[in-house]
Parts: sequence; C-alpha cells; structure tokens
Amino acid sequence: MNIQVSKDIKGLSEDFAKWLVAYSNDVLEKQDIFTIALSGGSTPKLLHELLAQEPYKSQIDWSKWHFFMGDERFVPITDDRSNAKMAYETLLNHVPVKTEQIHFYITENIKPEESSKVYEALLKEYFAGKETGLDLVILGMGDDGHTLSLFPGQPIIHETEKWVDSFWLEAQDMYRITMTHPVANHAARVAFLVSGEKKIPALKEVIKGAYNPDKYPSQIIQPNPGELFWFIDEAAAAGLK
Ligand SMILES: O=C1O[C@H](COP(=O)(O)O)[C@@H](O)[C@H](O)[C@H]1O
Repeated sequence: MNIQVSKDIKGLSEDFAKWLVAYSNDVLEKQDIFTIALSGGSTPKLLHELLAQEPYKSQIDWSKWHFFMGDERFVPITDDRSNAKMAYETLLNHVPVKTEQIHFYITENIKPEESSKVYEALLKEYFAGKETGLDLVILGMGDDGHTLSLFPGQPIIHETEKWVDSFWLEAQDMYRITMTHPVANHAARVAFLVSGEKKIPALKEVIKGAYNPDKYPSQIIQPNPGELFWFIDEAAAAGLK
C-alpha cells in the first residue's frame, strides 16, 4: 500500500495532480488512450479545478483521455447532487475533451436497472479480456467508510458477477448506480483521495482495523494485479499515527 500524506486539501490536490500527470503521460508512451474513472462527492473538486489550469492543463494530452464515472446518484444531470454535473462544472467544461471521450451513466428516461446494463456493456466493450482494466480509478471515502456507492451493510458490497449495479438507498431517498468492486480491483491503479477530520475514525478502521467490509466497504478495494494508492491530508491522517 502506498500512502502519501499532504498538508491539507490544497496540498493533496496538488500532489495528486502532479502524480496523475506523470502517470498518464507514462501510460500514453505505451498505449493510445488513457482511461480514468472519476469519483464524485466534494473531495475531487479542487483537483479538477487544478487540472483545468496551468501548469497542469498543458501537460495533459486531453485528446487521449477517456473519462468514466465510478458511481452516480440517480438524478438528472441538472441536479446539484449529480456527480456528472460536478465533473462537468469543475473540469470537463474547461478542457479540450470531446463528447465521445466522456462515458458517464445515463440517469434520465431510463430505469436504474437498464442503465446499469447499458454501462456494464460499455465497460465490457472497453475492458473485457484486458489484463488490467481502467488505467486509473479515483475513489473517495465517505465518513462512514463507503466508497463508490458501496455503503455499509448493502449486499452490493459483495457483488462479483455484475460489473455495474443499482439499488435503492433508503437513507438518501434515491437510487444509486455504481461500478462493483471487481471493476475497481481490476484497474491498473486505484487512488483514494481522503481529506478532513470527519474521515479520521473510518480511515483508521479501513487502513488499520480488522477486515470487515460490511462495516467499512472501502476495505474491499484491493486491486490485483494493480496497485493501491492513498492520498490523504494531515487532518484525515490524524488517527493513523
Ligand atoms: O456519495 C459519494 O460520496 C463519496 C465520498 O465523497 P466525499 O464528499 O466525502 O469526497 C464519493 O467518493 C462518491 O463518488 C459519491 O457518490
């Protein structure tokens, strides 16, 4: 496990942006496209904004990046809860990327189950049979230890057949749609971005506690043969000492 602790969310976002630029350019020396799954929530916003500015913007070969989304709140893209809306507003509207390079969940005029099947078929078209799947999956971790839309106590944590699934999340009064853990664990690299003191208890359990993914779903993320990276700020890392 690779853990990098940065001073604060600004330092974390800058450190990760540098790491990401170097990694993507390295990958693109060996292949034609770079495939990345973004995460939702609030933590990646500053990272996105940095990537859309210099010095990072001009160091990235945007025409070769293909964007996927790890999970989504099943709401219209105009809804402020939409992970896709956040990604467009903070990054994709500001960089030279074509629509064909963006592969997000369909959340309108379709049932969640059908949308899951459509997204699974899309992922299979790109990644079935590849030794490693996505080049990078960026993940966040909620205060409760969830990642993607794998929430504590939900059966979807253990799903191994489906690549993508959806379910009704009573606590949030909405459907969620998400890549399942085998998709994340098949990526060449997975990077968690975790910031803020609210994450201290869950992060401590996820990294140092006994294995209990029903309680701390982030523990189920163990890429193989890929690599796992944690980018954490000092506030979140306080419980790891
Ligand atoms: O609901 C979600 O939350 C997690 C964590 O978000 P954060 O605000 O604590 O960074 C996020 O990774 C996930 O994509 C999102 O759907």
